[in-house]
Amino acid sequence: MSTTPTLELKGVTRRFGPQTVLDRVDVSIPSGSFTALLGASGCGKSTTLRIMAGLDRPSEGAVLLNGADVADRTAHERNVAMVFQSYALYPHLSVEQNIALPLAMRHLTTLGRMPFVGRFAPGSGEARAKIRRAVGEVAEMLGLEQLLHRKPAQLSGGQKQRVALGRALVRDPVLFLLDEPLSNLDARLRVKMRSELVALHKRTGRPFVYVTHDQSEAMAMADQIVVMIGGRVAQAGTPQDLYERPASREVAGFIGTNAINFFEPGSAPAGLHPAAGSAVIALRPEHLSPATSGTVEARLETAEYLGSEVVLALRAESGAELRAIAPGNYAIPAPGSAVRLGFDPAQVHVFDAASGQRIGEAA
Ligand SMILES: Nc1ncnc2c1ncn2[C@@H]1O[C@H](COP(=O)(O)OP(=O)(O)OP(=O)(O)O)[C@@H](O)[C@H]1O
Repeated sequence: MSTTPTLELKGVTRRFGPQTVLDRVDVSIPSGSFTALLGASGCGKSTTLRIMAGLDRPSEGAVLLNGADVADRTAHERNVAMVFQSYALYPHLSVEQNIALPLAMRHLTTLGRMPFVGRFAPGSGEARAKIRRAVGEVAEMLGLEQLLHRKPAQLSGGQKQRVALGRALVRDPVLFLLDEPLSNLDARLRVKMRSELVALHKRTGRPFVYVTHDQSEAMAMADQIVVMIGGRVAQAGTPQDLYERPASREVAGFIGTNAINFFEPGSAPAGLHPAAGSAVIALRPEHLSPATSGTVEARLETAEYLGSEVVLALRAESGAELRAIAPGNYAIPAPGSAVRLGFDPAQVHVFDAASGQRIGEAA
């Protein structure tokens, strides 16, 4: 396998007037990887993606595609495909024509692209057959064979998104860039499309860069997550790296389904960590649970029974609020009861109170 990453951003800064939207962003997209660009609204994800695509240019810094500087190459010349949340399908064209469009633009003359006259245009017969074959392959890959003659208005959201993907796939691009492609779909379909996209990524073997503000989507799909905060890369790593060793307090707060417990200096329950007097301590609710021999004591305030687990909201003697998770069969005591909680010291995170950066290893 080649060691040259498919795409690299090196020290990319983008300013719009006085506003610095990207600040010295370094991102490396390994060949064959599935990278999620994850961050809150306005952190610069779409701008990063547009710069990767060649739809926007950095104010400073370099964009390398397979090792070559592509600053002056257009999106078309880079042969990268971009898929947007809005699908961007042509309503008057059929599914087949929508998917075929990038190839038709590339291979046919203007005359050859015209629906009726095109049949008689010189030299277009072979090109047409080639396009039809390529569209057929893509349609099969995406399960669209039965829908090729429909217009976009006759499709569901998930089907439209598949057509938009088909149009990207048919070009056989070197890189796929996807900007929140599932955000217009309902929750169930989104989860289904997640696994379809992962399967598609495996089949193509091409790198995917996927923009999302949904950490669970990034965790479920990506092998590399780049967390962006305020126009900077806060951390890049595997989902496991980010979950187990968040580089900063902000990343710790962003990653994980259950909001992590933070304890400001001096407010952590007794016994949690020796540095708790001067540092910020963090512990995920799923790493804190009722145990008869537990060393943390707190009073139960509320309990949410969710079937497979019970989410407990408690208050420690220090005054700190904390959340813990008990198994679904936990016998929930009355509110106000004292509860002993156990934790694994290896799961405790320590952050510098001033900078928010991670300090050392977990105790
Ligand atoms: N063409 C532009 N001119 C001026 N400011 C812009 C332009 N494009 C983006 N911005 C600003 O840059 C910042 C980052 O925008 P960007 O769209 O990259 O963020 P994002 O993380 O993708 O957000 P969202 O998730 O809401 O799409 C925002 O503050 C936005 O207002």
